[in-house]
Amino acid sequence: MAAFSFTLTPPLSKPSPSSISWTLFSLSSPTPLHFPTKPLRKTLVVFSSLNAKPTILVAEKLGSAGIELLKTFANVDCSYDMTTEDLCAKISLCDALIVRSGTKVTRQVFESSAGRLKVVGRAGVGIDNVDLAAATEHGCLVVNAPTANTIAAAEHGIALLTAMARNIALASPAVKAGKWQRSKYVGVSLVGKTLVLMGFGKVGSEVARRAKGLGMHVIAYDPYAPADRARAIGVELVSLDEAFLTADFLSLHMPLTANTSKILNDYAFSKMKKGVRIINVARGGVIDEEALLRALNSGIVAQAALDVFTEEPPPKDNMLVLHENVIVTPHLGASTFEAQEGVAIEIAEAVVGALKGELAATAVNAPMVPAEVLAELAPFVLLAEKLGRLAVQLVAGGGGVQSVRITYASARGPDDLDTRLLRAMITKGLIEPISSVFVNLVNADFTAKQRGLKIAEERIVLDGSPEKPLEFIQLQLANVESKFAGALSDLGAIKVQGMVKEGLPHLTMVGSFGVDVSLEGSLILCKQVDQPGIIGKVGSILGEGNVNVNFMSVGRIAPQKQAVMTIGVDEEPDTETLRKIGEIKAIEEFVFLKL
Ligand SMILES: NC(=O)c1ccc[n+]([C@@H]2O[C@H](COP(=O)([O-])OP(=O)(O)OC[C@H]3O[C@@H](n4cnc5c(N)ncnc54)[C@H](O)[C@@H]3O)[C@@H](O)[C@H]2O)c1
Ligand SMILES: O=C(O)[C@H](O)COP(=O)(O)O
Repeated sequence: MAAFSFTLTPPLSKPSPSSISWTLFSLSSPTPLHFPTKPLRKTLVVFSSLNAKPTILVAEKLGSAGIELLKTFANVDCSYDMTTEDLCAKISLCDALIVRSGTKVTRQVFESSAGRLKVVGRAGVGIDNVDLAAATEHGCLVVNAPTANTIAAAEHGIALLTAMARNIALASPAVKAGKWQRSKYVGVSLVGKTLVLMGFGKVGSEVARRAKGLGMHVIAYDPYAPADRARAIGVELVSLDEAFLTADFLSLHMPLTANTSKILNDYAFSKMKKGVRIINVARGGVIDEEALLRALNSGIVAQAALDVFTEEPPPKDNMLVLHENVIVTPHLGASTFEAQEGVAIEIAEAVVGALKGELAATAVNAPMVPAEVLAELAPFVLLAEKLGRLAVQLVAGGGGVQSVRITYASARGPDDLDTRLLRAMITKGLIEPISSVFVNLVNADFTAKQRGLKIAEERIVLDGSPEKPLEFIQLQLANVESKFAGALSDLGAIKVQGMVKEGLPHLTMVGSFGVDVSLEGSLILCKQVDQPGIIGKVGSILGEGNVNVNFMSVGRIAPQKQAVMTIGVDEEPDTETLRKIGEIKAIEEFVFLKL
């Protein structure tokens, strides 16, 4: 992030619904708006506060190291065991919320936040308790802590596997109750047995390493896992049917998604060897619990060890929990002292970073843009937003824009340019001036879709230095009328084009006219018949109106023909000044645009 610093400044465009607003990737210029200037050190303003520190609500117990870290940046409200109503009542006072798996962050929570909640931090891996669609629609970033509890979960999986195989959980209370039943609790050996891992991600891989140390034959079903990672650990990736057919032990390590929901069902159990043993430290919902009960009762499944349940805590009369061949723990996979301290620090860093504006590496509902890409694209990010703002203000009528064609010209190959950030900023520029919606990287594509804005992107590969990510960006808005006919291309679309010069965004084309003006402050576009004296007249009128001109440029088709004059101004001219400009005879049309 070397090229960025983060500041707390007021939002650029409109007042926030709360005292704290999120203006993701709005760039502000810390220097006066005079041209020409030296390249600026750009400031990436993501979180801006008009007054106090942000407030972070911690809704479930978090390790103390994480709480301390949060306190260095924000007011921290630790309120545990809240009802949904309590949470909804509090959330409009909070900028970030941190939960574990016990809190359901529903659409109602996002709606109740009235736009203030900007980050949800899930202190753990599974985000199935967070309504991601609702978060995205509300422009709320969701981050998780995906690595710190991996080992704890894997160790718990192995603990359940061995405890189940040797009947530890049943034998221990029996001995304590005075029963010495050695023949009742004869177990099964692990060595040489086939362990199937359903899901071969972080936890699955760590379980594999440990199980191999116990002498087990380990195979995995995971259609998305890289084969070389599996090979490196000595694990064969197999088909779903083969996984079901060959397992002596089957351990679940996949997220709960539409595809994995009830993946262990009657069909799956019907394929398994009689006497198979099941371990679940993933999510309750990946097993059809009624089907498991039937499989236990029929003897297909000899034993099950469950840490997670469809409903948590499970009802007291849950037949699966009460089954004599089932051992259970209360979702303890991540619950070691070490893991909880690690998770707390991991999530605290992610939430604070997100509030400061850093693109969290663990963002769940936003594209991850690596820091080096972000640093390189920074001036183009600003250019993209300004071009969007400019283009939409050239549209006549209040109907907005239905389609935009974005052309990125670059000497780099088409696959070597990540445009998601630029697209988001163009969307922000196009939508924010005509709506009350705040657009950021999280909700840009969603907001565009919701408003029926179709975005087509194309790349032009130019000769030049691939060191520079982009030569120019061009926007074309088709099927709209323009309040400035000079901005229309030959095909009748509003066309604006810009590039970055010395680190600053410049407008270089309006319609068919080549211009050159720094995109700072505000802009007056005039179309006139090219003739001597016009620049002077307009300049004098602006001077009389106390408007400081920072730049002027004229682009003409040919001498004495039509020309477009672009004038960069620091102040907004009053109506009288604008009227006087309009009265200059040679000026055919003009428009004032706020950038
Ligand atoms: N019990 C606990 O306390 C505890 C602790 C940590 C993690 N977990 C859970 O364990 C699970 C795994 O966590 P992780 O950190 O290893 O996640 P991960 O994302 O690293 O790994 C998940 C793996 O599942 C695979 N997968 C996804 N869909 C699949 C499908 N349809 N079929 C087969 N494989 C599929 C993915 O390709 C990935 O490799 C998650 O559900 C997580 O919530 C539970
Ligand atoms: O997904 C996870 O990280 C685990 O299920 C842990 O959840 P917990 O933080 O509620 O223990």
